[in-house]
Amino acid sequence: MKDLHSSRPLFSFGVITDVQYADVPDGRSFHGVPRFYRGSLAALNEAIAIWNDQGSDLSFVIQLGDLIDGRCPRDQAPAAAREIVAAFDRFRHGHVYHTIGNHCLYNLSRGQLQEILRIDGSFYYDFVPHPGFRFIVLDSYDVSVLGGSSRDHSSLAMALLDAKNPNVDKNSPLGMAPEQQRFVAFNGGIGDAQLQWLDRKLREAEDRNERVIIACHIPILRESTYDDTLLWNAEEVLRVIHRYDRCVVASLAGHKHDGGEGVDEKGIHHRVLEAVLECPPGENSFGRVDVYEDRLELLGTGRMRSATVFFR
Ligand SMILES: Nc1ccn([C@@H]2O[C@H](COP(=O)(O)OP(=O)(O)OC[C@H](O)CO)[C@@H](O)[C@H]2O)c(=O)n1
Repeated sequence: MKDLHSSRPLFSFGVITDVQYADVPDGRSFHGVPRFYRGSLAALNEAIAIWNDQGSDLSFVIQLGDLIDGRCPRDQAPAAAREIVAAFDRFRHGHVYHTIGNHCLYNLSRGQLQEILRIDGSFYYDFVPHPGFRFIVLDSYDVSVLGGSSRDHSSLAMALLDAKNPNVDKNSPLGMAPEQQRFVAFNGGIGDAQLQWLDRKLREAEDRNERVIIACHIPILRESTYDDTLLWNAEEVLRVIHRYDRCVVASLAGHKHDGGEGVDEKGIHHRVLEAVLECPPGENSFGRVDVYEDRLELLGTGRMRSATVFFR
């Protein structure tokens, strides 16, 4: 039995997902789950204040996507996104890393998001927060009908949805076989250039003996999520990751609001984090991850479940 309290963390970071802020009255998801569009900003502010109180050993925050909700009127979307970024800017101890989600793209273009989120270049990128640890942030709407990363990718996504989803409403997985249900308009996929980049980054990480954590809005392991909230080319992405299974330790995702988890055949832990949006007033969902030599410890607040992942 390993001693969980044997050492101090090497570094720590904050996690939060699916804030989906909009200055509109409360509503419900397609499945009838209550959503608190205004309350999510208050919840984010509370998370930032608590992270700030935890001191400078919390060195950055990563949000897993869907900063604003598609119900935010289009003409108000830039201001709503700026309000959320201003809230994140109040985090005092380091950088805030953003992951792109479907709701980010309903009323904002990629260009607007780059400007507002201060993302210089691509929505997939990597960073090294501590020697020996690398984060790889993926763009799971690279190939999507919501605003793919190029015209070709948007056309490819439309063709894919037409071929795979027989429903008139392409958001609907109704009547589709379980393994096909991921082919709905609110999901997307990773394009070839991004896959090649991922392979290069993982090879580099392996050569440097780094441990890698992957961040992606849409879950990449089927067992960690519902059939209709899975990355279109999840298996293809896993094949790349599995070539480097000695260095990849975990993936973090959002999108499936009630959270989930699973361990793949190589022992990599895939965690889906619980959404802020569906927390009623007074509740919250955010976490702090302490990274040790031998493990990650997620200390969840509110709806976010805590977990410990030992490195293999
Ligand atoms: N079965 C469904 C599910 C959703 N829709 C419509 O699709 C749009 C996006 O759905 P939404 O639930 O807002 O997307 P999230 O990213 O918040 O969550 C993803 C998963 O749904 C979580 O479980 C919206 O217009 C829905 O009405 C649909 O038509 N059919």
